[in-house]
Amino acid sequence: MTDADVASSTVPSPKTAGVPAPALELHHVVKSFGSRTVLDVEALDIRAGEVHALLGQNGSGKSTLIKILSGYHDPDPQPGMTVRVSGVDISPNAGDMARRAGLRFVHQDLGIVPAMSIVDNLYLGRAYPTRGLTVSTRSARANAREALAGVGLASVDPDARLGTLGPAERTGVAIARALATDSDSVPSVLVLDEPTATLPAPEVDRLLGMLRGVADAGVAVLYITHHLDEVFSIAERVTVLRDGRTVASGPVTEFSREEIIHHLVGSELEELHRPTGAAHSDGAARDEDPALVVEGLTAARIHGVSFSIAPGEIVGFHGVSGSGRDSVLGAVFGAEHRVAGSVRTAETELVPDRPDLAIANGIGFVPADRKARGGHLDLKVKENLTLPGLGAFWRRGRLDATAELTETRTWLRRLDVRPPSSADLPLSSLSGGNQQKVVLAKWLRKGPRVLLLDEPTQGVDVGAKAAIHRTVLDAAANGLAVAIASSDHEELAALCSKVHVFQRGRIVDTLVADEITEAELNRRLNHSGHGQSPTTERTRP
Ligand SMILES: Nc1ncnc2c1ncn2[C@@H]1O[C@H](COP(=O)(O)OP(=O)(O)OP(=O)(O)O)[C@@H](O)[C@H]1O
Repeated sequence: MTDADVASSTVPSPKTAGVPAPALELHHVVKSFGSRTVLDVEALDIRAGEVHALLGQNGSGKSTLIKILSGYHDPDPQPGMTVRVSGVDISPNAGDMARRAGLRFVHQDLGIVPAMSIVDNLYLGRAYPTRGLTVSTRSARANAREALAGVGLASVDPDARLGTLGPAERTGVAIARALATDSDSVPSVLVLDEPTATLPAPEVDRLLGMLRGVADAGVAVLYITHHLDEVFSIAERVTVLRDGRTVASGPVTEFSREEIIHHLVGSELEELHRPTGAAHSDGAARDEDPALVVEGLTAARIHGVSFSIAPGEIVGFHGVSGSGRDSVLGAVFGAEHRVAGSVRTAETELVPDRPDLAIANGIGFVPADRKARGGHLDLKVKENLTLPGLGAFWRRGRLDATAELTETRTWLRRLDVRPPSSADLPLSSLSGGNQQKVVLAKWLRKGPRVLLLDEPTQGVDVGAKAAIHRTVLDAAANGLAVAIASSDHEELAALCSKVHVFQRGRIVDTLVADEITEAELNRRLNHSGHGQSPTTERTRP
């Protein structure tokens, strides 16, 4: 097939061309790592103009499928293996053929460069517009503004450094870039790998609205998510992967929520329905000196914030992206520069900007940006878990490898990390959700007195999320003071006895006990004065 064949097959007017071929068609796509087959999709088709949700537990093969489509992984050679875009067979591993055919991606790792400007990020890998022989920065900026407006970021300055944006806004930039039309191709299939992982409800609604518009214009949208409410709100069809195979596929209207959960987790359904615990009761909070006292904390996006957490208390932080909710824990820990204010544990006043001293004083921090700051991807899973407290395994000058492995396996089981025998694998070989569980286990194992969790269950599947919630509740019942910044209202409502509401870098309100409901948390965001459109109440699985 020539380049011209590919280019001519990419003009997307699938809704106007009679009965169109599926925009994306897969047959017999298989992928193994070593002797382990992690993906074996017999058939899957994504139609033009539909949003097709792809669901599956952590490690079920969703990202592997996407990585094959984008040419990152080669599929196993297989008789009958087909990847067809708009009726044209492509070799997924043949250079940029997939892109020219109209396949576009927004990966979990957004592939953006925080140190560069937003406009430069939007033009990463593409030529800048020119006027005569010179680059037209004016046109580039105008295009960037238009692209940003298309994802609801009209107020963002294209010349700002991308690193100054919060996670949600960065995702918006990645989506805007994916939707860019090139001279030789226009998007016909947009693949999104968990784009809403850290977005609060109003931003999720905005994003879903935008994706609806993209699909209505004739583009096929393949949408990976762990959030069932998003599936029912936007998708026409759904496919569920389990252990790399399709276990259910069809119109969303043919499934109830319970049926989808059953396809996802099968025999673990009972476990899921266990109540997540003692939220709102404040029962575990101890009548002791606070484990953490923060006074007048000022940092980037944080102005004069004060709060305290008692041993056994779980305190939530709520707000839109950029409100301070997503910066406060990094500033407490010392990962972000502290401009003013104090942070004290029960014993010590912490020196600003010294995460090492925060750790030495019993504070743990699970950042939202786990790839950049959470774990060591090149190290083994067991090393990630045990390195912070390796001393426990030294016996008479030698490392007791058996004890290290036994403890590692205990934690992998406790947090439902898959595969459970992954202790000696590099962290990078685990799926995104499973990496998150390892990072969390690392800190829980270390036994901190204060644990700061920024989006602790982002990218984590329904079953594992319940396991993480139970583990956090158990740790709090044993005296751990926990701070959770989360865009997931169901999570805050399930875990917290107190929730601080952030707006423009300040705590503007605090909800306690029975005031903490998903409906009330949604209501607070809608009234936070950021001009967001009203949102529907949403429940995350
Ligand atoms: N480079 C690799 N080497 C070895 N195994 C890998 C590699 N990449 C992925 N795997 C394994 O393939 C399986 C599928 O992983 P994948 O990332 O596709 O899951 P996923 O469904 O996207 O999970 P999540 O919801 O956590 O993102 C997992 O068991 C994972 O450990």
